[in-house]
Amino acid sequence: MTGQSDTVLDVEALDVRYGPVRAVRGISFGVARGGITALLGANGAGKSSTLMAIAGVVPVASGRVSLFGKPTAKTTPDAIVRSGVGICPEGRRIFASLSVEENLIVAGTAVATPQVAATRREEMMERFPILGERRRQLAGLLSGGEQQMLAVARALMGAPKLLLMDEPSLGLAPQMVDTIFSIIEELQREGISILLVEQNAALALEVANHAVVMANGEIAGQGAPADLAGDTLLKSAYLAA
Ligand SMILES: Nc1ncnc2c1ncn2[C@@H]1O[C@H](COP(=O)(O)OP(=O)(O)OP(=O)(O)O)[C@@H](O)[C@H]1O
Repeated sequence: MTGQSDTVLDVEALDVRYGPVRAVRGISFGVARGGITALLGANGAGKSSTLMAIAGVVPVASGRVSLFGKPTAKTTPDAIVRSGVGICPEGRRIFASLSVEENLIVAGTAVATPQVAATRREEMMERFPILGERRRQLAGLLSGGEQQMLAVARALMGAPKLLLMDEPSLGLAPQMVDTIFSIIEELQREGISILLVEQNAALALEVANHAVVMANGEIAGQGAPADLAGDTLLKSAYLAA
């Protein structure tokens, strides 16, 4: 496969284990170039483990992950980020005791020259004006939604081609959830491919062009969002929203 392939991410027969726990069991799916794949399922289904294995943070026990047509075996998490992957982890994981700007400075050091990083920081302040207004405020004082924007801005500092987002709407007020989903759609329009782990299945199915439903570490179903949304059995069993 080459960089011209139709998919930016291919997961094949992936297994993730924590000691004796087989958290992910032989799952296969992909993210199309320029597409949004939604990864859905109940708590504990294995979504975060899948995302973290793709990011190189937890080991792949068996199977294969390929990014931009290349297998990632033995690739370190920072090399995966530098290859064009942005990560918005569950719980945002921003540095609460640093300012908004300092969070972006830290994020930029690993992925860009100082000059490019400074330009991108200013782009982020323009894209998310609230971050511009609060650039010198401690990130820990931002609202949940603003912290999520900062987490997205941080992930964008490396100008990623693929964004891995883990539950970006978790714990946010409804209006802020809409804002975050608008941002997701905007990023896709700009050509960024997205793997979106979400507990808000209804919203995720609206923005995705492919959806994967996980249950007990396996894939319970995958396909076009409209087909999954219409699958009452799958919906009632695995998608609470
Ligand atoms: N570090 C760990 N050590 C042992 N078991 C783990 C670890 N992390 C996750 N697990 C287990 O692996 C399984 C899958 O968890 P995972 O967090 O991937 O699911 P999830 O679908 O993302 O759920 P959530 O929405 O709650 O994050 C669960 O049974 C969980 O208890």
